[in-house]
Amino acid sequence: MYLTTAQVLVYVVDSADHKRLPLAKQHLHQLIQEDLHLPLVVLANKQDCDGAYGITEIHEALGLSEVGDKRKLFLIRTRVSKDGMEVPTSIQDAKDLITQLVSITG
Ligand SMILES: Nc1nc2c(ncn2[C@@H]2O[C@H](COP(=O)(O)OP(=O)(O)OP(=O)(O)O)[C@@H](O)[C@H]2O)c(=O)[nH]1
Repeated sequence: MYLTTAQVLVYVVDSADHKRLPLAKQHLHQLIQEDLHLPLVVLANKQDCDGAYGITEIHEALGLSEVGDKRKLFLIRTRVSKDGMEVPTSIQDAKDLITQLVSITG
């Protein structure tokens, strides 16, 4: 419903929850199939957690090579602090990127 007016899709996954990545992949591909051009920003979150998948593994697990060559795709490793008080560089970078994408497409 919301994607018809969206400028960017920001998709956050728990990089340490390996078991649910196939479900995350399924939902992601359902979401993006309607719009071949919608830019996609994937945040591979919880990078500080034990066993968290890195960029290559998340790219593979979510099937990001299949999102289409007409789409801008960004995959960023992020983590947030437990109390939310600290804003790590990765989150600030993601925020800056999303702001730029919205200003370009808006
Ligand atoms: N260590 C760490 N904890 C995080 C991070 N991001 C979120 N959390 C914590 O993880 C807990 C659960 O949050 P989420 O996983 O975002 O919640 P959720 O997706 O609704 O939960 P599930 O659907 O059960 O996975 C909260 O206590 C968050 O503060 C992170 O990057 N690192």
